[in-house]
Amino acid sequence: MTLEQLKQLRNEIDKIDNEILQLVNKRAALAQQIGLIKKSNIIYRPEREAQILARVKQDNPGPLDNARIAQLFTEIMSICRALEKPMTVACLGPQGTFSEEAATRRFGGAFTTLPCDSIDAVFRNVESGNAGYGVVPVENSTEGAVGRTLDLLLQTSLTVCGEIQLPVHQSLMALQTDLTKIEKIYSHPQSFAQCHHWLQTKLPGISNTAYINTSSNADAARLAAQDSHAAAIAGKRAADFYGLKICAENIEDDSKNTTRFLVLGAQKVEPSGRDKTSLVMSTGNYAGAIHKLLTPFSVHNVSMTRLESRPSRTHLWQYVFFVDIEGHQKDANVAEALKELNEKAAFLKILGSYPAS
Ligand SMILES: O=C(O)C(=O)C[C@]1(C(=O)O)C=C[C@@H](O)C=C1
Repeated sequence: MTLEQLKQLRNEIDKIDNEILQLVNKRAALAQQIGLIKKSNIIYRPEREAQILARVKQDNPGPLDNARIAQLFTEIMSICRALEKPMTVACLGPQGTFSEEAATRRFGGAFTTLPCDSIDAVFRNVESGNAGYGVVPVENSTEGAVGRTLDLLLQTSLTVCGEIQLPVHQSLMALQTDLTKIEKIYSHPQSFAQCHHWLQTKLPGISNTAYINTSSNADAARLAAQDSHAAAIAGKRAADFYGLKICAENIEDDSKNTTRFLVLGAQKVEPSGRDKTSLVMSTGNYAGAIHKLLTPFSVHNVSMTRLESRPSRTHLWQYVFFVDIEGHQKDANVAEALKELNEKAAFLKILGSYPAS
């Protein structure tokens, strides 16, 4: 390529950048007007954002792939949303947690994080209005359900307004990279469990008592940054935040390790066209009880994507069942199934309908 060609191509990019600049601002001004029309305080409309992302992915001519296009438009909507009204999202802190990464994936970069030291605190901060939304882990592909989140969902007045699936890659990080110098490892119990095999084979010399549980893996990184004989298992983001070096990456036992997060809020989300509904229910202790609860779904052709039992915490050996189904509670077949379920279940709480991720 000649210098002349390079100059010409850059001139074209400059022209396009100017057009993008005008168009992005034009879009932002329109969003600002929408913000003024919205009577309620609720600016974030998950169903509308999901529809926009689905449309741009469908119309995407390339060469940018759909994941990149979704990332770009998530960011554009994020800044437009922030112009309408700034947003605060509560999630497990300190900075650098997978929860924060999940929040960024959904909301883009234009929001303020409210870092919380527990899942309970995330719920409390959204319930009290300190944060507009919260992001909590609900299940992991290796380790299963996050029990505390399920227990709190049972009690909360909040609704589920979204789900985020985040591939979770764990790294071992420390102030230095010599594994023989490591005497203790900090991490969240779920992260230890996800890396069990790697730890047993690569660091067999570390005694059980040298595995120290922390409330989040970012907190593990923070602690490891204070001790040259300590390491942490956490996401790479945490290493950047706390100035740690990566000793080994992708140490999770399953390379497809994924955590599903829920977005909590105080609003009912309208149908997007591709939704899920989460609910929790209970039944009496008699033969065929669960079968009876599940029949309305098959009768009305509603697919169930998840069924999880959890101790009821009110009576010994009694359980509640967390169910995710395909469709929105306003969809005719889902509405019919839920109506019948309501007549059959001893207890039924709809946690929310939201766009499927
Ligand atoms: O359509 C709206 O309701 C808007 O406020 C605009 C917009 C957008 O940028 O497209 C921004 C925030 C909402 O969550 C949804 C979409």
